[in-house]
Amino acid sequence: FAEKSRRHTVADGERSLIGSPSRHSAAGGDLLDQDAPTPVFIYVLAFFSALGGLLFGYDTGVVSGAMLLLKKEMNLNALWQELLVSSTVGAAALSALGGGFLNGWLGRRICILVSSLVFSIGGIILSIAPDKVVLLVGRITVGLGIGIASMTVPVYIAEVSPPHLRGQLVTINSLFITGGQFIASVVDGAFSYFEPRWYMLGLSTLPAVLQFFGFLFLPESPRWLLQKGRSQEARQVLSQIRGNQSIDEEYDAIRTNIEEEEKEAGGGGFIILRILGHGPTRRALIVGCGLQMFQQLSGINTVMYYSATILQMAGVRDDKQAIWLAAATSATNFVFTLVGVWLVGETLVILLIVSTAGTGFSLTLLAVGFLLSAQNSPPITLHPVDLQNSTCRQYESCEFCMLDPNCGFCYRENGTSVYDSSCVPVNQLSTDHAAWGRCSNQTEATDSPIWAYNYCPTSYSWVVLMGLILYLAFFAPGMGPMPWTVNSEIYPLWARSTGNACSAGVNWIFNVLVSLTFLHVAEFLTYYGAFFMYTGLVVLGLLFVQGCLPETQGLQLEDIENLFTGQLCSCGGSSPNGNRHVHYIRVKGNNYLPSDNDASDVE
Ligand SMILES: O[C@H]1[C@H](O)[C@@H](O)[C@H](O)[C@@H](O)[C@H]1O
Repeated sequence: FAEKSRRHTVADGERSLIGSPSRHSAAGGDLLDQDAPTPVFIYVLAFFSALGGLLFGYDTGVVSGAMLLLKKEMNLNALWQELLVSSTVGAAALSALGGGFLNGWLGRRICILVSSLVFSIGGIILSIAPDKVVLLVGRITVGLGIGIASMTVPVYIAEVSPPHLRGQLVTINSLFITGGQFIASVVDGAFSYFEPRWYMLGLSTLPAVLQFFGFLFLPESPRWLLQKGRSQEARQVLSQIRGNQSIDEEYDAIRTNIEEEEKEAGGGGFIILRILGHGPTRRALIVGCGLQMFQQLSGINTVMYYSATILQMAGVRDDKQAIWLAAATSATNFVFTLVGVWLVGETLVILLIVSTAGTGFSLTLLAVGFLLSAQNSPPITLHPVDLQNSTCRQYESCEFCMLDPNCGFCYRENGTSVYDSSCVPVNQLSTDHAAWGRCSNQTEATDSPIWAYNYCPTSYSWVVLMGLILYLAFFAPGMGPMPWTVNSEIYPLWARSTGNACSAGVNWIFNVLVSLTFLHVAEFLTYYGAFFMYTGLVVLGLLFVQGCLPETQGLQLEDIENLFTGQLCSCGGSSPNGNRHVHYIRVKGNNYLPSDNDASDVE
């Protein structure tokens, strides 16, 4: 029955809607003819919307490489570096939360226009910034743009896409995010040869302007228009984006659903309070926010941000070389997101489970690599007289020296063995040198000692490197894009803006929390402790996905809310044979789980 099921529309309000397992089995089959060619216009819409993802990726990605160069040029101390990095993410958290209201009030299209305008202004400020204060203003401005884009774009794409392409098209936004991060890392590499370097921060103006002008000509989401009672426009847009296909049934289904939803959830009042008071939507919100939280708790942005350090541990000493290798890291993230776009059409839940389990395994490997390095950390053999009486004198091995942000490890090496090693204070103006002594004035001469800040020489770097690559290969197709994709589709229309605002806000808040605390966590727990901790958090994430996430692939947006009518976190248990696809039939607003017996009644 499940395999043969087709969505069947009866009359005004009286419908049978049956979700089916994969894109091959025609969810929405009668509403839209899947065999008809998909109009190119949908791809144009997805492309211009996903430029928002590109800007999100570029602006969050460019800063780590830029900082390596800018800190020298503008004499930035640690506080300023932290401010310039996290102000963008902090501003994104605020504007994502506020974006929910704008999204519901002004519509998706206006919000995308606003975000591209804000991005353009931010980009111009960054390009002409004469000093660090103006740079900070620019970084906050682009952050405001990122927040709105991050919650609006997936919703817009989901609302204009035909059901069988929705997962893939929304995931393209995530592909653009990792693509933006990759372009940023290449730009970082290229700009390390040019001056002045802060232009690289302003380059994002180009796609922002392109998106702004593109969206002047692109339509509003038909679902939002219908919700606002602008039915004529909604009909027009729907026929524009569906090409030659008949839109009557899809139009009716959306309209009836909006009416039913409004009746069920009751109108008026603050939407967030209505969400919290309405069981299925509250459960969807918990699932959406949970996925976003676990995405960030898996430490993706520490891996991205500290990949240069990890690569240094693997033996790369040159700044420029580290920047280029960090580009290879973000290329891995990008390429494997492409795998996600390809696989999302199959089954989202299994993709997410395999991705989360693999991410956990890779984190364990990273932790073991760091543990082996720590256990074999080179001892400190020289204890030069320290006139400043710094904390660095007390350490007996490189491991503890490197975990103290005030100290670095100065050593010589012979093949793989380390000798003449000392732990000395770092130069507060540039972490590239020691404050005094042999490593304070580094020359490129072969016999000059080596200065290691934030890392230790180790022969287990290959374990760490393997962990890093495996981490990205597992994270990028599932845990990276899916929280965004799932959130774009699990809320009923009246709660969609607010639901996405909350979950995007949770993503950004945990992003700030994890990346700002990483070095402190490492100081208390050591690197391997920190990565074991992330492993533990990912295991919790795995239990959450396994227990709470229902399959949404191929369902009409209007049906997905039905998946949350049961108890939270019983979804996994409802399918003992491992088939997690829940098939609902809606008849006059009631939901039934069909069995073989009642299928014939409905058909
Ligand atoms: O989905 C994205 C993506 O995976 C990025 O690589 C990451 O930096 C973001 O924080 C995340 O939200």
